[in-house]
Amino acid sequence: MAILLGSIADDYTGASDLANTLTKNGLRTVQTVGIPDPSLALPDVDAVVVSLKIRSVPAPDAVAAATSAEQWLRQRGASHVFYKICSTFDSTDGGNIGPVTEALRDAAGGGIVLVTPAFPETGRTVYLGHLFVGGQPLNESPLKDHPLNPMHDANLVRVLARQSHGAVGLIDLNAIAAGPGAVKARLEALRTAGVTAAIADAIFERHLETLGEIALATPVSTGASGLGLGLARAFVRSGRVSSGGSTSADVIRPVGGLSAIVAGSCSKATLHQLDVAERSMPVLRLDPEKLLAGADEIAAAISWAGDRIAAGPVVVAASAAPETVSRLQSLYGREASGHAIETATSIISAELVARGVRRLVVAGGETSGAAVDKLSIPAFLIGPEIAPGVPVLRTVGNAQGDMLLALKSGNFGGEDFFAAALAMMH
Ligand SMILES: Nc1ncnc2c1ncn2[C@@H]1O[C@H](COP(=O)(O)OP(=O)(O)O)[C@@H](O)[C@H]1O
Ligand SMILES: O=C(O)[C@@H](O)C(=O)COP(=O)(O)O
Repeated sequence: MAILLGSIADDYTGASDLANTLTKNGLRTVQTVGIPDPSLALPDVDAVVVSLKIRSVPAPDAVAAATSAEQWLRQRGASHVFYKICSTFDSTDGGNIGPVTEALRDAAGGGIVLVTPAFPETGRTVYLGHLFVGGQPLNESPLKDHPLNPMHDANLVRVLARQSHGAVGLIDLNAIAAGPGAVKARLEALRTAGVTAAIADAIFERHLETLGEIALATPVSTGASGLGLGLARAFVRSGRVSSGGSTSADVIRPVGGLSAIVAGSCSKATLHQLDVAERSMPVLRLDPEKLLAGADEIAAAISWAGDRIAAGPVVVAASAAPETVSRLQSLYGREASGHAIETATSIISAELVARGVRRLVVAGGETSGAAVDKLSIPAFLIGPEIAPGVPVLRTVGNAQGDMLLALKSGNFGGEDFFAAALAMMH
């Protein structure tokens, strides 16, 4: 299997978001969970998205995992390696976007890396290096309250510089609107001045097409699904992409079994989606304090679900509003609370699968990573889109048999996302 585009995603929902974008824009794509075991039979594809859970781990660990994935992708023919980060630039000042981008750059022999989290389809735009989420600057958006990486600065040149050794520059909208020649010239001028990463403005998809074309002529780029769209379209225009492969209909062939939803995202969007789901299905709100105090909250949740699940889908949620999250974190610490709750939701997911769930929706990036790891799912094929950034996934090589999953980024999906997802999974 020789691939064209190699991608490394810093979390699993982000990986499925990118895989969805690449598929929609003409690349046959598979999403692997980590570097796949050599014995795993993967389909013939143009792009592989390696899902890693490295958004919130120490930088040296993130760099080690990403560089191993890069080597694996290059050995399989990838001429460009794309580091998929969150469209809201989720990271801390000690975080990993800078270190991983620099490590991938070094592995590719230096140069300058184009970076943009713009994803206009979901309202993420970048202007003069400032990230907007819908109509709000990043630091005024709900991301200011993220449980693991609250975002307090919308100026991405500054944010990335704080995480980087090298200098960070800006390719502004004037250059991008002037077309590929102007972007190339600006990138070259920054490179000559010693800049090693450049945040690129982008508001409309046509800007990402321009950026994709320029990025493709370099070995590495960093961004969200918007730049993925640009890269995919540039590959298709280059005439190097084959056609055919599995169709959406193949991917969502019915798997039967029971269905469930597990949520650990505390985003405003997920909290509202849970309120809406409560009108049509049983929802169990876990008590995170009991979970952390080591009480039998997990066993109680499994028993609650076991009593109801034969009659229809159930929802188990740890998700809570920012005030409740802050209170828990002040008692147990930010990382310890997040990790303990991820462990709990992953155990609950696995127990539900052991009881016959074959259609599973997980809300939250870290939450999804923990659940998919616990289930030991090796890879996914990409099915139709439920909402922008969230496709139906079909497992590949799964020990429990074929399952359909949806891994929802906390911020994505309309208010009826959960019912809409289950309606596409049979
Ligand atoms: N009630 C809660 N209090 C504190 N942290 C929580 C609570 N519920 C979930 N979490 C943690 O918050 C984090 C949410 O991150 P994630 O799953 O990536 O969601 P998102 O996609 O919204 O970023 C996870 O680490 C999860 O375990
Ligand atoms: O780019 C995005 O916004 C998503 O693909 C993504 O990475 C979301 O992360 P989570 O909100 O942590 O799921």
